[in-house]
Amino acid sequence: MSSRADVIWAVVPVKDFAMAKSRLAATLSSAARAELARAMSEDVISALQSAKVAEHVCVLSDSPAVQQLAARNGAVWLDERTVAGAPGLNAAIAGAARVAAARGATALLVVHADLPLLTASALTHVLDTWSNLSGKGRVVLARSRDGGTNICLAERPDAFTYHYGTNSHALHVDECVRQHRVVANVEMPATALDVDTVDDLEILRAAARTNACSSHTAAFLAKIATPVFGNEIEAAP
Ligand SMILES: Nc1nc2c(ncn2[C@@H]2O[C@H](COP(=O)(O)OP(=O)(O)OP(=O)(O)O)[C@@H](O)[C@H]2O)c(=O)[nH]1
Ligand SMILES: O=C(O)[C@H](O)COP(=O)(O)O
Repeated sequence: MSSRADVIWAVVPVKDFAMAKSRLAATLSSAARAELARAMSEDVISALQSAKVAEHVCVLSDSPAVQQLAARNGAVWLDERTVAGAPGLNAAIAGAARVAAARGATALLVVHADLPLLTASALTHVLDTWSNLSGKGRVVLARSRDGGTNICLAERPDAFTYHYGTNSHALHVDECVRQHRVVANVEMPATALDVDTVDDLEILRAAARTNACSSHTAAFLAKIATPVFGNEIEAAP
């Protein structure tokens, strides 16, 4: 568990559902991609709420549809257009870190919205790993299969420089070295799978067969596997 002095805010950045998961465009229709993005976002918010690791679970986006999802799921809405100083994920997260720190957060837990294997116990493990670090400016990272950063828990978040994009995990480790921060990594299937590509989707389908997939995303997978829904959520040609 984290210490009593820690005040952790969780932030889930969520791109507008209509724009999300573009790398799956050859496999899923735009309606299906939007529905997948929505289902995965809902699952991640739910895992964070069940884990009770954060003072606030925030959703960061510029999309009214995502704002509605946040409201329906009891998450705090952070309007990217207000908090971010520039376009893009890094500016949005930096803005959220500034807002959180200004309101008393000592650490920011950034969790991507496309992690359908994420569980409350995996999040607890992230927090435990972080609590067991000693030193100032602790950071815990969860690497994605393709070198991204699916989870980043950073102390003094407004002083950290975020490097989301290609190979961000390696860049975040470098940033920790540059800032003399102590860093640990967690490596678990529950934190490693973000769904970007057809290969990821296949891994997800296999996980769903063993009931390892979170509920909203599992329901989506069941739906696209059922012919009756073929006209509504069809594979892209
Ligand atoms: N708020 C916000 N979230 C973003 C932005 N870009 C990406 N994200 C979120 O960051 C996380 C990782 O994004 P990606 O893996 O690139 O997901 P994606 O953009 O839906 O996928 P692609 O379109 O295939 O690149 C997901 O939670 C996205 O919703 C952004 O500009 N603003
Ligand atoms: O750095 C990251 O984690 C990216 O924003 C997302 O990267 P990926 O979706 O390609 O893993």
